[in-house]
Amino acid sequence: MKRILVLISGNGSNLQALLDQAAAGRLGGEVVAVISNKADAYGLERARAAGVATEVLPGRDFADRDSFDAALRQRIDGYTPDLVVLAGFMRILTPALVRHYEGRMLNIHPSLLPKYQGLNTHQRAIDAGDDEHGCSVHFVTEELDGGPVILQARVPVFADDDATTVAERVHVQEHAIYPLAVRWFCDGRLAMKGGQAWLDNQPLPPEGHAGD
Ligand SMILES: Nc1nc2c(c(=O)[nH]1)N[C@@H](CN(C=O)c1ccc(C(=O)N[C@@H](CCC(=O)O)C(=O)O)cc1)CN2
Ligand SMILES: NCC(=O)N[C@@H]1O[C@H](COP(=O)([O-])[O-])[C@@H](O)[C@H]1O
Repeated sequence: MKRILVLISGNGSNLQALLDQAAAGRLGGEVVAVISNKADAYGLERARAAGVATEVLPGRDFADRDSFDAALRQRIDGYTPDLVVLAGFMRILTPALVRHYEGRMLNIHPSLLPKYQGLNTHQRAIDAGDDEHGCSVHFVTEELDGGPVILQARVPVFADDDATTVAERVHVQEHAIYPLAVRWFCDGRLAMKGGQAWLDNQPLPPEGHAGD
C-alpha cells in the first residue's frame, strides 16, 4: 500500500475526494498525513474525521521561504511518503524542496496548463472571453505550474458565469481526475522521466493523457 502525504491550505475538497477513494479501496494507497500551512484550513477537519494524522506549519513562524521549506521537508519525511500531493497548497516551493521530491510530488491546478499559470485562473479565463476552461494534474517542478501534465479535464464557460460558478464546475472535474492520477502513481503506472510524464511506459503528450 503506497503512503500518500497531502499538503493543503484551505477547504480540502480535493483532499476529501482522495480520502473517499482511499476509504473505498480505490486509491491504491493510504493518506498517512495531512499538513497545512494554515491553522484554520477546513481540510484539517476533513482529515481528522477520517482518522488521518494532521500537522500545521504556519508560514509566519519562519523568517524566510528556505527555512519554512526545510522544516516542511523534515515534517513530510517523518511520514516516509511514497507520494506528496499538493491539494490547494498555496505556497511556492523552493527548488531544493522540489528537487527532493521530484517525480513523486503532484499538484492540481485550476486551468488548462500551460494557460493561466499562477493564481486567479477562473477570473482570468472569464476576462479573456474563453468558452472553455478546466484543470490539470501535473508533476511539481521548480517552474511554477510548469511541470509535465498528466491529465486534464475541460469545462464550458458560459456568458453569465462568474469566478465562483466556474470554480464550482472545475471542482467537479478536479475531484475526478486527481484521484485517478494518484491511483496511476500508486499502481506504478505513472512516472516522471526526462522531464516528461510517462504512463504505462509511454511518454504523455504536453496536454497529458487523452480521456478514455
Ligand atoms: N516550485 C513550485 N511550487 C509550487 C507549484 C509548482 O508547480 N512549483 N505549484 C503550486 C500550486 N499553485 C498553483 O497550482 C500555486 C500556489 C501558490 C502560488 C502563490 O503565488 N503563492 C504565494 C502566496 C499566495 C497566498 O498566500 O495566497 C507565495 O507562495 O508567495 C502560486 C501557485 C504550489 N507550489
Ligand atoms: N494554484 C493552486 C490552486 O489554485 N489550486 C486550487 O485550489 C483549490 C483548492 O480547493 P480545495 O482546497 O477544495 O481542494 C483547487 O481548485 C485547486 O485547483
